[in-house]
Amino acid sequence: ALKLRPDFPEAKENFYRVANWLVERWHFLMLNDHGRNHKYQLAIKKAVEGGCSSVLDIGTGTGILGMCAKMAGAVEVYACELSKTMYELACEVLSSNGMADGIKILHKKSLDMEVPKDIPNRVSLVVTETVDAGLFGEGIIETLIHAWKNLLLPPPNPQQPLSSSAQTGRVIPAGATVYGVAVQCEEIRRHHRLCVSSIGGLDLSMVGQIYSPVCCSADSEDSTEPYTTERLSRLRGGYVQLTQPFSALDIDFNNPQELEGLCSREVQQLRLYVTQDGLLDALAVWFQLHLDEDNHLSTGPQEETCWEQAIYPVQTLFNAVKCGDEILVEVSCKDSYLRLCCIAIIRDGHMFCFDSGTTGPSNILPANPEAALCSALASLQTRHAQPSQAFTLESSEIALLNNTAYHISFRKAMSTLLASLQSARSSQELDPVFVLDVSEGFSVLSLIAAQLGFKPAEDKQTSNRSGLVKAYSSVEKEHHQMILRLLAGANGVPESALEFWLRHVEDDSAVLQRPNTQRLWSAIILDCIETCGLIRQKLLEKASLARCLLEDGGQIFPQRIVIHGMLVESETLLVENAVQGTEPTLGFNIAPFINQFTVPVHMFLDLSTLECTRLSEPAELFTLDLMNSTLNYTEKQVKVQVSTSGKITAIPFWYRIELDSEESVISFSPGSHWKQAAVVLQQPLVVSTGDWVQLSTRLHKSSISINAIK
Ligand SMILES: CCc1ccncc1CNCCCCSC[C@H]1O[C@@H](n2ccc3c(N)ncnc32)[C@H](O)[C@@H]1O
Repeated sequence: ALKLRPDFPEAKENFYRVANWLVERWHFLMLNDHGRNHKYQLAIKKAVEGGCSSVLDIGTGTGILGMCAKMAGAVEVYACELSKTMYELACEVLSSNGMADGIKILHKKSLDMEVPKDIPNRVSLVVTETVDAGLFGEGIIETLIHAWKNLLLPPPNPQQPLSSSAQTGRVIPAGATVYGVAVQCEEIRRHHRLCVSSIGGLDLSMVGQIYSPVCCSADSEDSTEPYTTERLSRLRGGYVQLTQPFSALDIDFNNPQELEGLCSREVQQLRLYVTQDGLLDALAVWFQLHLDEDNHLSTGPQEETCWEQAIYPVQTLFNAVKCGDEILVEVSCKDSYLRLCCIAIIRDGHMFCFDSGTTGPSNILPANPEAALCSALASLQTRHAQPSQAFTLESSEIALLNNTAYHISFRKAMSTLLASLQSARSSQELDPVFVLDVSEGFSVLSLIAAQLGFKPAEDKQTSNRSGLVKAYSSVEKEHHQMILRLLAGANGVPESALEFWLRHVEDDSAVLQRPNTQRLWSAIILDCIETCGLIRQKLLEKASLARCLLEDGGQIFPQRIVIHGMLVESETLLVENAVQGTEPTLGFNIAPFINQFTVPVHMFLDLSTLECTRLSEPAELFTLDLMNSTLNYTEKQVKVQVSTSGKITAIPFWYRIELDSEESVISFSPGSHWKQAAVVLQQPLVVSTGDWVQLSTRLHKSSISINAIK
């Protein structure tokens, strides 16, 4: 559609979401990483010149490694790629670089390949970079075990060192070493554990523990993924190393027996010496790929490389460590995922075991006064709930709960609304006001509203406000409802004041219906901004539907959203968005093909840690009025003055979310659970201090586009 009508907005907006899905963003990072590409080229060149005449590139992506092998003089070069989009893209790249005849490319997963059906003979070299931040997450172990069995010539036999490379097989990378370090990091903690005991006036201690699905407890059920990924060097507030980096695992990809044995290798226990007091929030893990004896690629946090690290959050409550302690870590490779798990802290010869990742230390080995104190402390924190009680919420839902400022502001705004409704009602009117929360995901806002309805009357004059509010929540998941029921009970809100609304309706707009034939809503709570920093789709449609369902004096929360933005120069946003020319890709012409999949809006950006030069002050770019649609428009021009000379490459943006005329929250603020987004300009705009730049912001179907002209 875009090729036919490039400015067709529906296609454009869908395309951006589709492009993000079809082609992973790390392709741009990888291809722009000249250091990485050059090291692979050197290793491949050395192997081919050393006699590896037939090469298979597994997971070729754009085809760059296969082309290196061809350029190095390999006689037979094959490539396979399981993604259809990447396969078709690689075909275009090969022909554009005159290698369509020299390289046979297959749209296949290597595991489905066999000799002679797919490739005529076994090859002497496999090159691949089918690795993720946790090394094994793209299946490289299974891929190589299969390759050694079916696609590669046998490995060199140490007894016959002289067997030429033409008769033996080998893999680039030759192996990998996995490293880790224990870290304290508040930003990781905020996403994986509840860090507050009350939010917006609700006491949370009743609910037991709440964790993210990322947990590596020894008895991990399959539903959890063992690690998440973060760019440690870009985490808000940074991190503190609590131990020295340690080496967790070594793997030789040229040793089929070792590969076979990896997953059955017994669990390895490491004792990490704590060198710094702090809170043990996670283990951060990275690796070195040994392409060959001389060329290594590291994904470590200290490198200026662009890769993320694997993060294994420590979910236990009792995570204070002191210099001199030792952290007991188990390393295993279960179901071909690399798993690291902190299982205990050793202090003065005593071991405090973390339970299987659900609560604080429960079975503490040899008891001693300090241990007893620790376990008392831990149980203190879970004083009410049955300690075995633990709930799982998405990390974005946990970060939202930890955003106390947002919940406090919401409580104030809701209280103001209830007071105004209360004064407007005749005293004898008894039936409650209806509040509906249609937030996506887990939300306690409905409960905050319900609790306000049961606040004991502040002063004797006003009638007891008990039962003023009847709150409805559209949370659907069973455990979400369980948490809300527990919280209602613990916060004096009778079950009758909170109802679950229209579960499992076909589309999320259908939950917007009147509470009953006689009544309308006094407040409807909408979820406007996605965690990634974009406006939620169909927001304006939902708001206009919601407005029709409000009774007089009723309100939508939030009332207004003001988009703020600023001019920045950021090389980082460029390299994460498009391949810059042919230089980084070893002179191969790849950019025009992969750049078809660039998306002008970069999301999940943490603007507080983005390396960039700010070229202007923040400016208000656009306003969305959810209460009064007549004030809305689809395009707005704003003039912004350049405060520092430079090259505008992107316009990051965020939101002031106005709950009412007094209360608002900013989506770009320290405690915020929202990330920011940025429009990346097609052509950087060179500007000088004092210049005026006109920004025209368009909002079409929740998709923001911003053009800058001098
Ligand atoms: C320093 C490396 C690094 C470190 C940390 N984070 C990222 C990186 C960068 N590498 C990311 C590659 C990750 C994706 S793998 C690349 C391409 O290969 C394809 N594939 C994967 C397996 C597979 C197979 N068995 N048979 C055929 N094709 C296969 C995928 O469809 C993808 O297009």
